[in-house]
Amino acid sequence: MTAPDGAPWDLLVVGGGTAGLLAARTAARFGARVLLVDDAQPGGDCLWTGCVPSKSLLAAAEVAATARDGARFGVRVDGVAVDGPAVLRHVLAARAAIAPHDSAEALRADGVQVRRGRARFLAPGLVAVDGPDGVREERYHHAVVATGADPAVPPVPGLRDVTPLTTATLWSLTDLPSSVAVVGGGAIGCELGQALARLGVAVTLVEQGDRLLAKEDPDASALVRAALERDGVDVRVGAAVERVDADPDRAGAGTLLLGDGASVAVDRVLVAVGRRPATAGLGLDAVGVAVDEHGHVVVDERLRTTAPRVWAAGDVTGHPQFTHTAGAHGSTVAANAVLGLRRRVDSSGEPRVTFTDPEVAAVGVGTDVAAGRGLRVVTRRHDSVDRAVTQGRTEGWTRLVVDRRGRVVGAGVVGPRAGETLGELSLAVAEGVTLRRLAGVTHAYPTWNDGIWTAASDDRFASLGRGVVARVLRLLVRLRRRAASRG
Ligand SMILES: Cc1cc2nc3c(=O)[nH]c(=O)nc-3n(C[C@H](O)[C@H](O)[C@H](O)COP(=O)(O)OP(=O)(O)OC[C@H]3O[C@@H](n4cnc5c(N)ncnc54)[C@H](O)[C@@H]3O)c2cc1C
Ligand SMILES: NC(=O)c1ccc[n+]([C@@H]2O[C@H](COP(=O)([O-])OP(=O)(O)OC[C@H]3O[C@@H](n4cnc5c(N)ncnc54)[C@H](O)[C@@H]3O)[C@@H](O)[C@H]2O)c1
Repeated sequence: MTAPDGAPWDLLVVGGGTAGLLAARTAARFGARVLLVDDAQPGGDCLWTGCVPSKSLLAAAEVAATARDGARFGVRVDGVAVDGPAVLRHVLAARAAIAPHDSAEALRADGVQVRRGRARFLAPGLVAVDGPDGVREERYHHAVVATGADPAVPPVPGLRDVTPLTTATLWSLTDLPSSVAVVGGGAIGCELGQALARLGVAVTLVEQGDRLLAKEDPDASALVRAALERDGVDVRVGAAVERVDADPDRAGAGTLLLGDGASVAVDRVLVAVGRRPATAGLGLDAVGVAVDEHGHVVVDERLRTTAPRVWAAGDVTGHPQFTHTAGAHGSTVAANAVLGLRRRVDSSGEPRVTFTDPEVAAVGVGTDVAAGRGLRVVTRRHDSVDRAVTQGRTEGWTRLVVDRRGRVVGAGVVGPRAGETLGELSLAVAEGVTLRRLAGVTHAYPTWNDGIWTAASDDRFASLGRGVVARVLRLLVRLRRRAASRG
């Protein structure tokens, strides 16, 4: 396949995940001739193995947990039964409902040509695509490497003998296992560990570090750990898996031997210890695209690789592995490659949400690293946020990181719907909105976002009782009193 007049493609995109889809669609919208190559159905990790199935599973788990928790509100639900195959069908149905938007047909309607196959760079300007119809060569003016990342499997002796599940294979199960050891207490381990436990699976979560969600505020880690334990997850932090002994009679089952001498026997092992950039067999050497010591494609702030006219976007770069980051990369790369713009990406302080219950949401400067940087942290505990009280969910908090000029430069929220609350805070951080301005905006009552307003307005209120402001206010009051008493 070549561009209609036999010329090279303006943009050849390798990988049809979020980064590739956004790059291809944006470039086509600009009027470029675009070919997207993917070795599977377009949609990538987010649609097929990541966000969509995991959030669908979490939704089912939340329903089960809410039903069990009803008695606290005077609503008793007897005999909550989880139908594992039906839960997994719900997950697949959600995926199927979203898939058409990312399909080859939808892409063609948007002006993007699509080829199924594995792409390999042969020389500058030339890619081989190994697809169902054999190997075909494609020429390009600009190319984007958007091949994403794959689950890492640690080299633990015996682990491969139990054919561990990863997020690439979990969704092919037709029923829920009765017990699972989740290895890794990051975003995936915590989200899926909690979901499976709420759905009745006996979950042991093994994290080698000293806390869950190591990238988040330690106070958030503690709340998530407590929540997982309430849901029945057996959390083992500071515990490395030394060896796995496969059960000879049950495929997939085995016993994990931990560094502290403990052993855990389970039906299945789910590995969630991070994701490795997918660059094997891409032929990056042939065009001079360098990768770093972790295998990430090296990019500059404009997403240029070390090779002329080759760009990279999304999880394959060393940037945070989020769908919204991949999407932002995709549109940036399209503008830079096709239009010659000089747009930059900055992933520091990218908004992020871990969809455990409670959710953990953060943006900008970390609430745990602000101290000592001339910043201060304003905290509103949710036991004094009315919405949290009415919902019986007062364990969380809202924190705002404020610089010397009163601007909000970071924020964190832990609680139900924290991800939704983050929208306002992301805008505040991006636009340098001050605490005073936030306090001056009327927030509907009683919403979770009211936590932001009460944090900001309490802080403003406290400042009224200090220093020059306090003296001026007292003077004004005295003057008004005098004026009033004179009639
Ligand atoms: C369980 C889980 C839950 C997640 N939840 C969230 C969440 O809630 N929010 C969030 O923001 N992020 C979440 N993520 C992360 C998110 O899914 C990724 O950051 C995002 O999908 C990355 O997009 P990408 O386009 O860079 O790569 P991918 O989506 O991985 O796309 C890469 C594509 O390239 C194709 N490909 C690879 N090599 C070749 C080749 N040689 N030739 C042709 N095609 C190739 C692949 O088949 C794939 O389609 C989650 C991830 C997981 C695993
Ligand atoms: N809600 C979201 O946005 C969301 C959800 C899921 C995944 N993701 C993305 O996917 C990426 C990958 O997620 P992840 O959870 O696999 O990785 P992660 O890097 O977030 O966490 C991996 C955890 O595994 C631990 N670990 C590593 N090796 C181990 C071992 N041998 N034994 C025990 N523990 C071990 C690490 O200490 C770490 O805490 C995330 O970084 C995130 O960007 C995002």
